Amino acid sequence: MSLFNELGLRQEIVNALTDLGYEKPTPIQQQAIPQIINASNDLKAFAQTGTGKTAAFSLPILEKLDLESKATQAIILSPTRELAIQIGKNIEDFCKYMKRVNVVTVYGGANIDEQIRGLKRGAQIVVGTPGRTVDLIKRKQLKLKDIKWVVLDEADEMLNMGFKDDLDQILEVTPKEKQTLLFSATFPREVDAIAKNYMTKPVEISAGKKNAGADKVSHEYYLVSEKNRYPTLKRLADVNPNIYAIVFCRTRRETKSVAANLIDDGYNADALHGDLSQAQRDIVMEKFRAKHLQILVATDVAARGLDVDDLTHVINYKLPDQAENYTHRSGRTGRAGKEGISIAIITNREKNSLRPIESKIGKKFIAQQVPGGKEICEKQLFKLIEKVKDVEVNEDQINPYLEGIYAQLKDIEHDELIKRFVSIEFNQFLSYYQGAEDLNGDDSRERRTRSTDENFTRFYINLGKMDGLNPARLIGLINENLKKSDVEIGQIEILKSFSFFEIDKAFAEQAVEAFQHAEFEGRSVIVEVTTKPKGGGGRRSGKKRSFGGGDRNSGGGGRERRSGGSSGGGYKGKSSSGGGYKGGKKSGGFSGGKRSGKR
Ligand SMILES: Nc1ncnc2c1ncn2[C@@H]1O[C@H](COP(=O)(O)OP(=O)(O)OP(=O)(O)O)[C@@H](O)[C@H]1O
Repeated sequence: MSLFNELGLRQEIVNALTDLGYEKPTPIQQQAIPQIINASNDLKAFAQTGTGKTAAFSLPILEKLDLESKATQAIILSPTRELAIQIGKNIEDFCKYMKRVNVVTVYGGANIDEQIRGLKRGAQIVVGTPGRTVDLIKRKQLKLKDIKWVVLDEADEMLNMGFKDDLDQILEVTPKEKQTLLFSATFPREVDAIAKNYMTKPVEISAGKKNAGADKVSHEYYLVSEKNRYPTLKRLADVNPNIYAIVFCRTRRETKSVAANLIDDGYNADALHGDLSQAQRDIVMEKFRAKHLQILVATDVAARGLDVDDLTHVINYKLPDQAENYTHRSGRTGRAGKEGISIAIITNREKNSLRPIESKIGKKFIAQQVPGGKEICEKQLFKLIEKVKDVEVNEDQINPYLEGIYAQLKDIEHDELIKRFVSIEFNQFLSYYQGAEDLNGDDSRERRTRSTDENFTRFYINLGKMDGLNPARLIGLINENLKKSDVEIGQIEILKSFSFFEIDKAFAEQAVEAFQHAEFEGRSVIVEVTTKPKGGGGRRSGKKRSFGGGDRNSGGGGRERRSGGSSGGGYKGKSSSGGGYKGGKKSGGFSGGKRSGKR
């Protein structure tokens, strides 16, 4: 008898788990599964990233599902399409030996009719993003009157993305008698608020330390100057020829630009962010999961909760505003007990952001040195040798040429021959990194006086730490009031009694308008355009600008609010097949392509 049987799961489920290689329940599964099976209390469950929370809530639901009924009994809400799809697939895997279970996943940006057809067939379990779920409820295609379980996965992120109204609408049409399950890896204040709002006397369980990162992830940082941030990223990719990583950026704009640069520079990279259509996002994810892409450059929202096997690195191109998000980012690696490395590329100015993260994850960042040319060339050389050792020789294809080839090479000694073959690929690397400068350390004095990024308008807001404002709540406030899905948020500076934030200047006028009657926890909010430069702290300059000014910028972008929303636009840069040779499907690493730009 398996340990999963002992938790009260039927044999069909246990068999499916065995197929998936799940031998024993993880700690959160051990606690949550019997709790959900045996009691009807609401549940708040915390466990580190990558410890199997999806199975922890899905398995007991599958166990208790009324298979005689076709009514929707469980609704699982998640912030992004990718995550909803992943959860839906996981549940299908778990119930593959159970008859009469239908799981339907609903999310924006995809054909609604197909989803409606799925619902009509009778879906006992629906996994959805909030926007599309509301849409289907309004169309009377999704009926939640028989709901027994509501699962809020990554609930804090749903609120941060401005889904509060949608969540309210969804929960309103569910029966009073139901079990609400909230699963999270972090414990920001928002999660507490959700529990208060949506749950009745929840039982709380936690496995491991709240907010803690995955156990087997090591955390490293590279201190460099701003101008060396991107070259550092390239060196990290070059020194790890088998890299399979997610690079996190803070904005869509940055995500697009880093991905475009990597592609131009010959790496197997692409971008994942909310400006892409659903189809584009699917293609990128498919290529990444199949390891045809080695580097996925993503925003926090797009990559929240993604479970990709065997990532070697998570790279924080810029650290997130909120320490909690770092936990979610680094948790993409080191999953299911495996090891992983989470890297932060930081400047002097960002060094202070490490401490709050360290206290959240309960671990120290280790300072690392950006590798020099010699180290990179050595790694690449041995990667090349490995490739030579592993290459499959297609005898039939090559045989007809061999005689001629041998004839041409007959005067070259064996040792010399090896050197020459290796050099064909390696020379490019050697010459690229010859005399490459040391990128370590940030001695730039560019900080503090830098003026605001010309694409953003900077605002003063009369709320600060004292009012309970933090970056996530500020972003939520902006999204809530702007009621706009495509607004890019730049730098945020939360001070004691007031704060500053930047948003895409194309939306400056709307923002001023939108905040005129805004409130925050019963306080009226004052938002004004300010010309004060970044990083100074102190009082605002007082120089008010007449609203409505500023250049129009059609750039769009910004923080994803809605998983189903923005389908247009998107990254249309060169396809990942452009720029240099990228080796075979699973080859990994730099494979002799061009290297351009700063080394
Ligand atoms: N009991 C188990 N034994 C082996 N592998 C497991 C077990 N439970 C889950 N896994 C695997 O562990 C990985 C992480 O699981 P899952 O995605 O549910 O994590 P999570 O806790 O939801 O993470 P996050 O907080 O990052 O969203 C998945 O690949 C899953 O298949």
